[in-house]
Amino acid sequence: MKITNAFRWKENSLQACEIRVKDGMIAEVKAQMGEVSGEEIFDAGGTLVAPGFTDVHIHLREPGAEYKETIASGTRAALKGGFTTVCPMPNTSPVPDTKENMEDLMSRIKKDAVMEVLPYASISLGQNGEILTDMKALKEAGAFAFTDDGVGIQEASFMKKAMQNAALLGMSIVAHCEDNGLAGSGVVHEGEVSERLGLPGIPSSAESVHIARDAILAGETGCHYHVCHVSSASSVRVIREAKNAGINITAEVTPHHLLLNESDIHKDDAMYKMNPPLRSEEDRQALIQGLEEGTIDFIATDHAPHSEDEKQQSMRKAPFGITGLETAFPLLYTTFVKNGHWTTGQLTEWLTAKPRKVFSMSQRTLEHGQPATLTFVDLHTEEEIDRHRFLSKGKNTPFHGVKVSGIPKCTMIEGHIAWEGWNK
Ligand SMILES: NC(=O)N[C@@H](CC(=O)O)C(=O)O
Ligand SMILES: [Zn+2]
Ligand SMILES: [Zn+2]
Repeated sequence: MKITNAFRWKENSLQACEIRVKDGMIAEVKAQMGEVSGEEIFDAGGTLVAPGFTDVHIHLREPGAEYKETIASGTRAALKGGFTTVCPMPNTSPVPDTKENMEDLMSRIKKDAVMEVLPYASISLGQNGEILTDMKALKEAGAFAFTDDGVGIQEASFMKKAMQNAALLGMSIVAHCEDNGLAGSGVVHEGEVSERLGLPGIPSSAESVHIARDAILAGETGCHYHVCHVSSASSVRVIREAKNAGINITAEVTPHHLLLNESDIHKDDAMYKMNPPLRSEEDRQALIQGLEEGTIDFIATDHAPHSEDEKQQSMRKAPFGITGLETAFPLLYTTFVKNGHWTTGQLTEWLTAKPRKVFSMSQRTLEHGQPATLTFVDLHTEEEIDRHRFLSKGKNTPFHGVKVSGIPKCTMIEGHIAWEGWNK
Protein backbone atom coordinates (compact mmCIF):
# COMPACT_ATOMS: atom_id res chain seq x y z
CA MET A 1 0.00 0.00 0.00
CA LYS A 2 1.10 3.53 -0.70
CA ILE A 3 -0.19 6.34 1.52
CA THR A 4 -0.32 9.61 -0.37
CA ASN A 5 -1.32 13.18 0.43
CA ALA A 6 -0.23 13.17 4.08
CA PHE A 7 1.86 15.52 6.19
CA ARG A 8 4.36 14.54 8.86
CA TRP A 9 6.01 16.57 11.58
CA LYS A 10 9.68 16.73 10.70
CA GLU A 11 12.48 19.16 11.49
CA ASN A 12 10.08 21.46 13.28
CA SER A 13 7.52 21.80 10.50
CA LEU A 14 4.74 20.00 8.69
CA GLN A 15 6.12 18.37 5.55
CA ALA A 16 4.29 16.57 2.77
CA CYS A 17 5.00 12.85 2.76
CA GLU A 18 4.17 9.49 1.27
CA ILE A 19 4.51 6.19 3.06
CA ARG A 20 4.89 2.73 1.61
CA VAL A 21 3.44 -0.03 3.76
CA LYS A 22 4.43 -3.67 3.28
CA ASP A 23 3.18 -6.57 5.41
CA GLY A 24 1.88 -4.17 8.05
CA MET A 25 5.21 -2.40 8.38
CA ILE A 26 6.50 0.95 7.18
CA ALA A 27 8.81 0.18 4.26
CA GLU A 28 9.61 3.71 3.14
CA VAL A 29 8.78 7.32 4.01
CA LYS A 30 9.58 10.09 1.56
CA ALA A 31 8.31 13.43 0.33
CA GLN A 32 7.32 11.64 -2.87
CA MET A 33 7.89 8.19 -4.24
CA GLY A 34 7.32 6.30 -7.46
CA GLU A 35 4.39 3.99 -7.98
CA VAL A 36 4.56 0.22 -8.02
CA SER A 37 2.06 -1.15 -10.54
CA GLY A 38 -1.06 -2.65 -8.99
CA GLU A 39 -0.27 -1.06 -5.63
CA GLU A 40 -3.21 -0.04 -3.43
CA ILE A 41 -3.34 3.73 -2.84
CA PHE A 42 -4.60 5.24 0.40
CA ASP A 43 -5.31 8.95 -0.01
CA ALA A 44 -4.83 10.57 3.41
CA GLY A 45 -6.68 13.68 2.28
CA GLY A 46 -4.07 16.17 3.44
CA THR A 47 -4.11 14.97 7.05
CA LEU A 48 -1.30 14.85 9.59
CA VAL A 49 0.08 11.32 9.89
CA ALA A 50 1.61 10.36 13.23
CA PRO A 51 2.39 7.15 15.08
CA GLY A 52 -0.76 6.01 16.93
CA PHE A 53 -1.13 7.65 20.35
CA THR A 54 -0.54 5.84 23.64
CA ASP A 55 -2.72 6.49 26.71
CA VAL A 56 -1.38 4.87 29.86
CA HIS A 57 -4.33 5.92 32.03
CA ILE A 58 -7.88 4.91 31.08
CA HIS A 59 -10.79 3.07 32.67
CA LEU A 60 -12.53 0.32 30.69
CA ARG A 61 -14.88 -0.83 33.49
CA GLU A 62 -14.83 -4.48 32.39
CA PRO A 63 -15.32 -6.73 34.27
CA GLY A 64 -18.02 -5.52 36.63
CA ALA A 65 -19.45 -2.28 35.28
CA GLU A 66 -20.12 -3.03 31.63
CA TYR A 67 -23.01 -0.57 31.63
CA LYS A 68 -20.41 2.22 31.86
CA GLU A 69 -17.91 0.82 29.33
CA THR A 70 -16.63 -2.46 27.96
CA ILE A 71 -13.31 -3.48 26.50
CA ALA A 72 -15.04 -3.44 23.09
CA SER A 73 -16.64 0.01 23.44
CA GLY A 74 -13.70 1.65 25.20
CA THR A 75 -11.10 0.49 22.70
CA ARG A 76 -13.30 1.63 19.81
CA ALA A 77 -13.54 5.04 21.46
CA ALA A 78 -9.75 5.01 21.81
CA LEU A 79 -9.28 4.26 18.12
CA LYS A 80 -11.60 7.12 17.23
CA GLY A 81 -9.47 9.39 19.38
CA GLY A 82 -6.33 8.35 17.51
CA PHE A 83 -4.98 6.01 20.20
CA THR A 84 -3.54 2.61 19.33
CA THR A 85 -2.22 1.57 22.76
CA VAL A 86 -4.15 1.96 26.03
CA CYS A 87 -3.53 0.86 29.60
CA PRO A 88 -6.67 0.23 31.65
CA MET A 89 -6.72 0.80 35.39
CA PRO A 90 -7.56 -2.05 37.80
CA ASN A 91 -10.49 -0.49 39.70
CA THR A 92 -12.86 -3.08 38.24
CA SER A 93 -14.87 -5.83 39.85
CA PRO A 94 -13.17 -8.14 40.42
CA VAL A 95 -9.86 -6.31 40.60
CA PRO A 96 -7.00 -7.89 38.63
CA ASP A 97 -5.25 -8.74 41.89
CA THR A 98 -4.57 -12.46 41.43
CA LYS A 99 -3.09 -14.58 38.66
CA GLU A 100 -6.57 -15.98 37.89
CA ASN A 101 -8.25 -12.57 37.67
CA MET A 102 -5.40 -11.23 35.55
CA GLU A 103 -5.62 -14.20 33.20
CA ASP A 104 -9.38 -13.70 32.88
CA LEU A 105 -8.80 -10.03 32.02
CA MET A 106 -6.13 -10.93 29.47
CA SER A 107 -8.47 -13.37 27.74
CA ARG A 108 -11.27 -10.77 27.61
CA ILE A 109 -8.81 -8.32 26.07
CA LYS A 110 -7.67 -10.89 23.55
CA LYS A 111 -11.28 -11.52 22.58
CA ASP A 112 -12.68 -7.96 22.44
CA ALA A 113 -9.94 -5.36 22.17
CA VAL A 114 -9.41 -3.74 18.78
CA MET A 115 -5.94 -2.50 19.63
CA GLU A 116 -3.00 -3.04 21.98
CA VAL A 117 -4.32 -3.08 25.56
CA LEU A 118 -1.80 -3.37 28.39
CA PRO A 119 -3.63 -3.70 31.71
CA TYR A 120 -2.44 -2.71 35.15
CA ALA A 121 -2.64 -5.06 38.09
CA SER A 122 -3.39 -3.75 41.56
CA ILE A 123 -0.89 -3.13 44.34
CA SER A 124 -3.20 -4.43 47.06
CA LEU A 125 -5.81 -7.19 47.16
CA GLY A 126 -9.17 -5.70 46.23
CA GLN A 127 -7.42 -2.30 46.24
CA ASN A 128 -8.03 -2.27 49.98
CA GLY A 129 -4.55 -0.95 50.81
CA GLU A 130 -3.93 -3.74 53.31
CA ILE A 131 -2.54 -6.88 51.70
CA LEU A 132 0.03 -6.79 48.90
CA THR A 133 -0.69 -8.71 45.71
CA ASP A 134 1.66 -11.37 44.37
CA MET A 135 3.44 -9.03 41.99
CA LYS A 136 5.64 -11.72 40.50
CA ALA A 137 2.66 -13.86 39.51
CA LEU A 138 0.83 -10.81 38.17
CA LYS A 139 3.83 -9.73 36.15
CA GLU A 140 4.03 -13.22 34.64
CA ALA A 141 0.30 -13.07 33.84
CA GLY A 142 0.88 -9.89 31.83
CA ALA A 143 0.57 -6.89 34.18
CA PHE A 144 1.84 -3.65 32.62
CA ALA A 145 2.62 -2.03 36.01
CA PHE A 146 1.06 -1.79 39.48
CA THR A 147 -1.43 0.76 40.75
CA ASP A 148 -4.42 1.13 43.05
CA ASP A 149 -5.79 3.99 40.95
CA GLY A 150 -9.14 5.21 42.21
CA VAL A 151 -7.85 5.28 45.77
CA GLY A 152 -4.71 6.51 47.45
CA ILE A 153 -2.46 4.20 49.47
CA GLN A 154 -2.81 5.54 52.98
CA GLU A 155 0.00 3.73 54.83
CA ALA A 156 3.55 4.89 54.07
CA SER A 157 5.03 1.56 55.21
CA PHE A 158 2.67 -0.29 52.85
CA MET A 159 3.74 1.87 49.93
CA LYS A 160 7.38 1.29 50.80
CA LYS A 161 6.92 -2.49 50.76
CA ALA A 162 5.08 -2.27 47.41
CA MET A 163 7.95 -0.24 45.96
CA GLN A 164 10.55 -2.70 47.26
CA ASN A 165 8.71 -5.60 45.65
CA ALA A 166 8.13 -3.76 42.37
CA ALA A 167 11.77 -2.64 42.20
CA LEU A 168 12.95 -6.25 42.55
CA LEU A 169 10.81 -7.16 39.54
CA GLY A 170 11.84 -4.09 37.53
CA MET A 171 8.22 -2.91 37.51
CA SER A 172 6.73 0.56 38.05
CA ILE A 173 4.48 1.78 40.84
CA VAL A 174 1.82 4.15 39.51
CA ALA A 175 0.06 6.21 42.12
CA HIS A 176 -3.26 7.91 42.62
CA CYS A 177 -2.14 10.37 45.27
CA GLU A 178 -4.84 11.15 47.77
CA ASP A 179 -4.66 11.37 51.54
CA ASN A 180 -8.12 10.38 52.73
CA GLY A 181 -7.92 12.39 55.92
CA LEU A 182 -7.13 15.59 54.03
CA ALA A 183 -9.55 14.92 51.16
CA GLY A 184 -12.40 14.07 53.54
CA SER A 185 -15.75 14.01 51.78
CA GLY A 186 -14.71 16.76 49.35
CA VAL A 187 -16.15 16.88 45.86
CA VAL A 188 -14.52 20.01 44.37
CA HIS A 189 -11.29 21.94 44.96
CA GLU A 190 -11.06 23.53 48.37
CA GLY A 191 -10.93 27.24 47.64
CA GLU A 192 -12.95 29.69 45.57
CA VAL A 193 -15.30 27.04 44.11
CA SER A 194 -16.08 25.14 47.30
CA GLU A 195 -16.97 28.42 49.01
CA ARG A 196 -19.02 29.78 46.11
CA LEU A 197 -21.08 26.60 45.68
CA GLY A 198 -21.16 25.59 49.34
CA LEU A 199 -19.72 22.17 48.55
CA PRO A 200 -17.10 20.27 50.57
CA GLY A 201 -13.58 20.87 49.26
CA ILE A 202 -10.47 18.77 48.59
CA PRO A 203 -7.28 20.72 49.35
CA SER A 204 -4.27 20.49 47.03
CA SER A 205 -2.30 19.08 49.95
CA ALA A 206 -4.42 15.89 49.80
CA GLU A 207 -2.43 15.16 46.62
CA SER A 208 0.95 16.80 47.19
CA VAL A 209 1.49 15.30 50.66
CA HIS A 210 1.32 11.81 49.14
CA ILE A 211 3.67 12.74 46.32
CA ALA A 212 6.24 14.12 48.79
CA ARG A 213 5.99 10.99 50.95
CA ASP A 214 6.26 8.64 47.97
CA ALA A 215 9.11 10.55 46.34
CA ILE A 216 11.18 9.96 49.47
CA LEU A 217 10.21 6.26 49.46
CA ALA A 218 11.06 5.96 45.77
CA GLY A 219 14.47 7.44 46.53
CA GLU A 220 14.95 4.95 49.33
CA THR A 221 13.82 1.88 47.37
CA GLY A 222 15.08 2.80 43.89
CA CYS A 223 11.67 2.01 42.46
CA HIS A 224 10.34 3.79 39.35
CA TYR A 225 7.43 5.79 40.72
CA HIS A 226 4.88 7.45 38.44
CA VAL A 227 2.30 10.00 39.59
CA CYS A 228 -1.18 9.89 38.05
CA HIS A 229 -3.20 12.99 37.05
CA VAL A 230 -1.17 15.75 38.74
CA SER A 231 -3.48 18.66 39.48
CA SER A 232 -1.79 21.28 41.64
CA ALA A 233 1.10 23.74 41.75
CA SER A 234 2.35 22.27 45.03
CA SER A 235 2.53 18.82 43.43
CA VAL A 236 4.49 20.17 40.47
CA ARG A 237 6.91 21.79 42.92
CA VAL A 238 7.43 18.53 44.82
CA ILE A 239 8.00 16.54 41.62
CA ARG A 240 10.46 19.14 40.33
CA GLU A 241 12.47 18.96 43.55
CA ALA A 242 12.41 15.16 43.55
CA LYS A 243 13.64 15.04 39.96
CA ASN A 244 16.40 17.49 40.81
CA ALA A 245 17.41 15.19 43.66
CA GLY A 246 17.83 12.34 41.16
CA ILE A 247 14.77 10.36 42.27
CA ASN A 248 13.22 8.08 39.62
CA ILE A 249 9.88 9.88 39.55
CA THR A 250 7.68 10.64 36.54
CA ALA A 251 4.26 12.22 36.19
CA GLU A 252 1.29 12.72 33.89
CA VAL A 253 -1.34 15.44 33.52
CA THR A 254 -4.82 15.13 32.01
CA PRO A 255 -6.25 17.30 29.23
CA HIS A 256 -8.98 18.60 31.55
CA HIS A 257 -6.54 19.84 34.17
CA LEU A 258 -4.63 21.66 31.41
CA LEU A 259 -7.80 23.16 29.95
CA LEU A 260 -10.16 23.98 32.81
CA ASN A 261 -10.05 25.48 36.27
CA GLU A 262 -12.45 25.86 39.18
CA SER A 263 -14.06 28.97 37.72
CA ASP A 264 -15.42 26.86 34.84
CA ILE A 265 -17.75 25.22 37.39
CA HIS A 266 -20.79 27.51 37.40
CA LYS A 267 -23.15 25.34 39.36
CA ASP A 268 -23.50 21.96 41.05
CA ASP A 269 -22.88 19.99 37.82
CA ALA A 270 -21.34 16.52 38.05
CA MET A 271 -19.95 16.80 34.50
CA TYR A 272 -17.26 18.85 36.24
CA LYS A 273 -16.67 16.35 39.02
CA MET A 274 -13.45 14.45 38.72
CA ASN A 275 -10.68 13.24 40.98
CA PRO A 276 -8.46 15.13 41.47
CA PRO A 277 -10.74 18.16 41.09
CA LEU A 278 -10.29 21.15 38.79
CA ARG A 279 -8.17 23.58 40.77
CA SER A 280 -7.24 27.27 40.54
CA GLU A 281 -5.92 29.13 37.50
CA GLU A 282 -2.56 29.35 39.24
CA ASP A 283 -2.52 25.55 39.52
CA ARG A 284 -3.45 25.17 35.86
CA GLN A 285 -0.62 27.49 34.81
CA ALA A 286 1.82 25.49 36.96
CA LEU A 287 0.71 22.27 35.20
CA ILE A 288 1.27 23.82 31.77
CA GLN A 289 4.69 25.07 32.82
CA GLY A 290 5.52 21.73 34.45
CA LEU A 291 4.71 19.91 31.23
CA GLU A 292 6.64 22.34 29.07
CA GLU A 293 9.76 22.16 31.24
CA GLY A 294 9.62 18.34 31.57
CA THR A 295 8.71 18.14 35.27
CA ILE A 296 5.50 16.51 34.06
CA ASP A 297 6.47 13.92 31.48
CA PHE A 298 3.38 13.46 29.34
CA ILE A 299 -0.40 13.64 28.94
CA ALA A 300 -2.86 10.83 29.80
CA THR A 301 -6.63 11.17 29.59
CA ASP A 302 -7.86 9.34 32.73
CA HIS A 303 -10.88 8.43 30.55
CA ALA A 304 -13.48 7.65 33.24
CA PRO A 305 -16.87 6.76 31.75
CA HIS A 306 -20.00 6.79 33.92
CA SER A 307 -23.72 6.44 33.13
CA GLU A 308 -26.09 9.33 32.50
CA ASP A 309 -28.08 8.52 35.63
CA GLU A 310 -24.99 8.54 37.81
CA LYS A 311 -23.79 11.86 36.46
CA GLN A 312 -27.18 13.55 36.69
CA GLN A 313 -26.95 13.49 40.45
CA SER A 314 -25.61 16.31 42.60
CA MET A 315 -21.83 16.64 42.85
CA ARG A 316 -22.20 15.43 46.42
CA LYS A 317 -23.38 12.03 45.19
CA ALA A 318 -22.21 11.48 41.60
CA PRO A 319 -19.08 9.43 40.91
CA PHE A 320 -15.81 11.21 40.06
CA GLY A 321 -14.60 11.18 36.46
CA ILE A 322 -15.07 12.32 32.87
CA THR A 323 -14.43 10.69 29.50
CA GLY A 324 -11.39 11.74 27.53
CA LEU A 325 -10.37 9.45 24.69
CA GLU A 326 -12.45 11.04 21.94
CA THR A 327 -11.78 14.65 22.86
CA ALA A 328 -8.14 14.76 24.00
CA PHE A 329 -6.31 15.51 20.78
CA PRO A 330 -8.82 18.00 19.30
CA LEU A 331 -9.13 19.97 22.54
CA LEU A 332 -5.38 20.19 23.13
CA TYR A 333 -4.63 20.92 19.49
CA THR A 334 -7.25 23.66 19.33
CA THR A 335 -6.25 25.34 22.59
CA PHE A 336 -2.49 24.99 22.63
CA VAL A 337 -1.23 24.29 19.10
CA LYS A 338 -3.46 26.47 16.93
CA ASN A 339 -2.46 29.57 18.86
CA GLY A 340 1.21 28.71 18.46
CA HIS A 341 1.81 27.97 22.14
CA TRP A 342 2.95 24.41 21.43
CA THR A 343 4.04 22.74 18.22
CA THR A 344 2.26 19.76 16.70
CA GLY A 345 5.47 17.86 17.43
CA GLN A 346 5.35 18.64 21.15
CA LEU A 347 1.74 17.55 21.46
CA THR A 348 2.26 14.26 19.61
CA GLU A 349 5.39 13.55 21.70
CA TRP A 350 3.41 14.00 24.91
CA LEU A 351 0.84 11.56 23.55
CA THR A 352 3.21 8.91 22.21
CA ALA A 353 6.99 9.09 22.51
CA LYS A 354 7.14 10.34 26.11
CA PRO A 355 4.72 7.88 27.76
CA ARG A 356 6.33 5.03 25.84
CA LYS A 357 9.78 6.10 27.01
CA VAL A 358 8.72 6.42 30.65
CA PHE A 359 7.34 2.87 30.61
CA SER A 360 10.14 1.43 28.44
CA MET A 361 7.77 0.49 25.63
CA SER A 362 9.10 0.12 22.07
CA GLN A 363 9.29 3.51 20.40
CA ARG A 364 6.93 4.35 17.56
CA THR A 365 8.30 6.52 14.78
CA LEU A 366 7.55 7.11 11.12
CA GLU A 367 10.49 5.11 9.90
CA HIS A 368 11.34 2.03 7.90
CA GLY A 369 10.87 -1.12 9.98
CA GLN A 370 8.23 0.34 12.31
CA PRO A 371 4.68 -1.05 12.40
CA ALA A 372 2.27 0.94 10.21
CA THR A 373 0.23 1.75 13.30
CA LEU A 374 -0.79 5.26 12.42
CA THR A 375 -3.21 8.05 13.17
CA PHE A 376 -4.44 10.50 10.54
CA VAL A 377 -5.60 13.85 11.88
CA ASP A 378 -7.53 16.56 10.03
CA LEU A 379 -5.91 19.76 11.32
CA HIS A 380 -8.23 22.19 9.56
CA THR A 381 -11.94 21.30 9.58
CA GLU A 382 -13.80 22.68 12.56
CA GLU A 383 -16.43 20.56 14.33
CA GLU A 384 -18.46 20.72 17.48
CA ILE A 385 -17.88 18.08 20.15
CA ASP A 386 -21.10 16.08 20.36
CA ARG A 387 -21.16 13.73 23.33
CA HIS A 388 -24.08 11.82 21.84
CA ARG A 389 -21.82 10.69 19.02
CA PHE A 390 -19.10 9.26 21.25
CA LEU A 391 -18.30 5.59 20.65
CA SER A 392 -17.64 5.37 24.38
CA LYS A 393 -20.64 4.35 26.45
CA GLY A 394 -19.68 7.25 28.72
CA LYS A 395 -21.17 10.51 27.49
CA ASN A 396 -19.95 12.38 30.57
CA THR A 397 -17.91 15.31 29.34
CA PRO A 398 -17.88 19.01 30.22
CA PHE A 399 -16.75 19.74 26.64
CA HIS A 400 -20.05 19.08 24.83
CA GLY A 401 -20.63 21.77 22.20
CA VAL A 402 -17.04 23.05 22.17
CA LYS A 403 -15.75 23.88 18.67
CA VAL A 404 -12.52 22.07 17.84
CA SER A 405 -10.23 21.18 14.98
CA GLY A 406 -7.46 18.59 14.93
CA ILE A 407 -9.88 15.72 14.56
CA PRO A 408 -8.57 12.17 14.12
CA LYS A 409 -10.10 10.81 10.91
CA CYS A 410 -8.55 7.40 10.53
CA THR A 411 -6.55 4.96 12.61
CA MET A 412 -4.47 2.21 11.08
CA ILE A 413 -3.09 -0.79 12.91
CA GLU A 414 -0.26 -2.66 11.22
CA GLY A 415 -1.38 -1.47 7.80
CA HIS A 416 -5.09 -2.25 8.28
CA ILE A 417 -7.65 0.51 8.59
CA ALA A 418 -9.05 -0.10 12.08
CA TRP A 419 -11.34 2.92 12.16
CA GLU A 420 -12.23 5.70 9.75
CA GLY A 421 -14.56 8.61 10.18
CA TRP A 422 -14.28 10.64 7.00
CA ASN A 423 -17.39 12.85 6.66
CA LYS A 424 -18.86 11.46 9.84
N1 LIG B 1 -10.47 10.13 37.91
C1 LIG B 1 -11.70 9.98 38.31
O1 LIG B 1 -12.35 10.98 38.61
N2 LIG B 1 -12.28 8.77 38.39
C2 LIG B 1 -11.68 7.51 38.16
C3 LIG B 1 -10.81 7.05 39.26
C4 LIG B 1 -9.45 7.70 39.29
O2 LIG B 1 -8.81 7.89 38.26
O3 LIG B 1 -8.96 8.02 40.37
C5 LIG B 1 -12.77 6.47 37.91
O4 LIG B 1 -12.49 5.28 37.96
O5 LIG B 1 -13.90 6.87 37.62
ZN1 LIG C 1 -6.93 8.28 40.06
ZN1 LIG D 1 -7.97 6.99 36.77
